[in-house]
Amino acid sequence: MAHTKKKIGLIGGGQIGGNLALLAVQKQLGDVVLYDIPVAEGLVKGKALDINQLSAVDGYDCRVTGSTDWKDVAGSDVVIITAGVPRKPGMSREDLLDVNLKIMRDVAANIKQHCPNAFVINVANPLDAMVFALHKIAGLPKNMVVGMAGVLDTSRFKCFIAEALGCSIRDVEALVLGGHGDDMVPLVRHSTVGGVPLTQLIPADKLNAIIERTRKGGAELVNLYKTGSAYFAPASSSIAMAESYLLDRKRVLPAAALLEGQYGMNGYFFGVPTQIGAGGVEKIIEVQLNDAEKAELNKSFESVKKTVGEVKL
Ligand SMILES: NC(=O)C1=CN([C@@H]2O[C@H](COP(=O)(O)OP(=O)(O)OC[C@H]3O[C@@H](n4cnc5c(N)ncnc54)[C@H](O)[C@@H]3O)[C@@H](O)[C@H]2O)C=CC1
Ligand SMILES: O=C([O-])CC(=O)C(=O)O
Repeated sequence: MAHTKKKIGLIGGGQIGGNLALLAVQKQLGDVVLYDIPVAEGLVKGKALDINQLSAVDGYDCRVTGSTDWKDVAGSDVVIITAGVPRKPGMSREDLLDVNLKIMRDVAANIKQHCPNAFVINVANPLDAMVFALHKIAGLPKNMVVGMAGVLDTSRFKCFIAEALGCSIRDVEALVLGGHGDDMVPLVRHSTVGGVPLTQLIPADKLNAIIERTRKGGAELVNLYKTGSAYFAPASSSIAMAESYLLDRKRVLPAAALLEGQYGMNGYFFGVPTQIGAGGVEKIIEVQLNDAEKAELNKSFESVKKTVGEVKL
């Protein structure tokens, strides 16, 4: 019988990679190949076996294969890259550039060779620069390469809003634009709770504290964990993007997409609202911004440009 299940290649079998494999199976998105370098063979084979045994308990028919051979990843419909070092307390994401770029060169070249038709989601940091490098090296069409950050940053923003109001998170609608750094732009004016403008519900000083906490959301986790960074919420956020592609949901999700004139920006991957469906990034949506919001977004863009300027391919 023909193999009709989707195939999901997870590059990096660490903290996020393992959680991605679990979520992909639990959501029955397809069969998973959890790939890592040879020193981590036991890790990916172990995680695969462990998750497959959980599948038996819960009756999931998707399978995980742990592998150190790119041939097993070949032909994946979706590839999610978490291959890369996480930061430790006191480090910025940009401090990871050199070490993670070295890893990305290897990963992107293998994607070019083995998965030229995949929808590829990069998670490794520094996010916006790494997805830029991925696109350049792998030579994939622009609609098939994207970076995950906006879903996570927006999810943090929503979480803090719901906590402040003591309301259901289901009714919080919010958006964070820009690069995945401390000057990302949580858009207060565009956020609502049950249709009510956020600015009407939370006083300005409290809102500013929420914005600040959102911007430093990654570092807050790094300081708690001490040996690495967040992994549960980043895994869920990446799976939301993969699912929208695989099931052609056409969800509107913020993601680092290649800008070609939108927001007056050109040639860089940057966090904006995208529509993700069977065509990959099918649309980039331009939010109407006032002068202050534009200035904040430009500041974030300058930071991304600076880091990308240090990318030597
Ligand atoms: N975009 C975002 O919002 C977020 C990004 N991150 C980033 O994601 C990355 C991964 O984080 P974790 O999973 O916590 O790290 P981790 O250290 O637990 O896992 C990384 C894995 O990558 C593997 N790896 C190294 N070189 C490789 C190669 N050439 N090919 C395949 N695999 C390779 C390592 O062996 C390791 O198992 C980090 O760079 C981190 O900064 C983390 C959280 C959120
Ligand atoms: O902060 C980090 O290093 C990991 C990350 O990108 C996040 O959790 O947002």
